[in-house]
Amino acid sequence: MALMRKSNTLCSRVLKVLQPSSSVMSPCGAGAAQALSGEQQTCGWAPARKLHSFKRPNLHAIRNQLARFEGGSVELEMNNDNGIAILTLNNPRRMNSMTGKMMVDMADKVSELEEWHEGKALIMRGVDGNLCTGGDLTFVRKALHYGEEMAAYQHDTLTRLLNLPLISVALVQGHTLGGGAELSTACDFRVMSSSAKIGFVQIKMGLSTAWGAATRLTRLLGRRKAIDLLCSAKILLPDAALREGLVDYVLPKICDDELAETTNWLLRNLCAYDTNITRVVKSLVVSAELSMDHYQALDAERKLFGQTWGGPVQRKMLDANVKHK
Ligand SMILES: CC[C@H](C(=O)O)C(=O)SCCNC(=O)CCNC(=O)[C@H](O)C(C)(C)COP(=O)(O)OP(=O)(O)OC[C@H]1O[C@@H](n2cnc3c(N)ncnc32)[C@H](O)[C@@H]1OP(=O)(O)O
Repeated sequence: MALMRKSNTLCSRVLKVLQPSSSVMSPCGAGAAQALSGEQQTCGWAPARKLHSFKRPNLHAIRNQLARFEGGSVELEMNNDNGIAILTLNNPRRMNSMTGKMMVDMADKVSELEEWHEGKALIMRGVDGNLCTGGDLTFVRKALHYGEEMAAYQHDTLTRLLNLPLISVALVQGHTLGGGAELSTACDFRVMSSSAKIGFVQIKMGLSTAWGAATRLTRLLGRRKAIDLLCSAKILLPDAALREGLVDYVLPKICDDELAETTNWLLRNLCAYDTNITRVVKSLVVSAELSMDHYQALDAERKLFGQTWGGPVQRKMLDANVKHK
């Protein structure tokens, strides 16, 4: 017990230290200025990392390593008619938890979306009415030596996802836990099924956040709520998630097709106007909000996460086969 208390203290201290300095509003990036001038009217976007000359780490070796952890897939459908893409996590036997191979799939699909100039929105969801229950624990147990590298890879993918010139929505269904809850924070909005649950349970697993949620939640909800959600491991039902501001819309209790209803919500509220202008507006917000301290905060989150990954408490909780009911 003393060991658990000591390591849980470490996790709480790690989560607290991740509060970023007040984010300095960065000047409008070159890409956004060009988009305004109309030079890029067709595309209206420059990769956000280029706006701030952020150099991507060399992820090739990590990609090859992660691809070896097989299981599941991530699929992408891009609809040029309504401009909405659907990114689907497909690992139903394991409630769409993510294997290494699925992380590589997701990175490749985000790269495809970066080159999709006809789109204006993206919905991320899981098959069989479940978004994602975090890291696939079979993968996790085999990758205990590989935490910081896996985190670096996911940080790159999810930051690129968040920065896409597409209005992004996570469809929160079923059990959305741990890394699954983190995935949802890499979208602009979260739409939640009336029967879903969402919780950042990492600290219960002896971990801090692996996929960037401490950095994103602090910006999304502020310091106090970020610490509350990350250090309590509370699992929120829809009303509480809406009240906390973690989700933006709760679907009707009677809903035959939650994906169709989410699509309609998007089209009614955020995608009612010209595609290119919608892309430019999203790019301007990315350019205004994103600054080097975002990347530095992610860097700190990855390094601190690496101190918890493979630690005694995580190993103990994996052996205990904890269920987050
Ligand atoms: C890197 C990110 C970070 C990390 O992994 O370190 C995290 O994401 S921490 C959080 C990791 N996720 C979990 O700890 C979830 C564990 N699973 C559960 O708590 C339960 O399965 C629950 C509450 C999601 C659903 O419970 P329920 O009783 O409704 O169903 P089952 O438990 O029988 O689950 C059905 C089936 O799915 C398998 N499953 C569920 N989640 C995972 C997962 N994350 N990895 C692998 N497999 C998962 C579960 O084992 C069952 O399969 P079966 O073959 O019948 O055992």
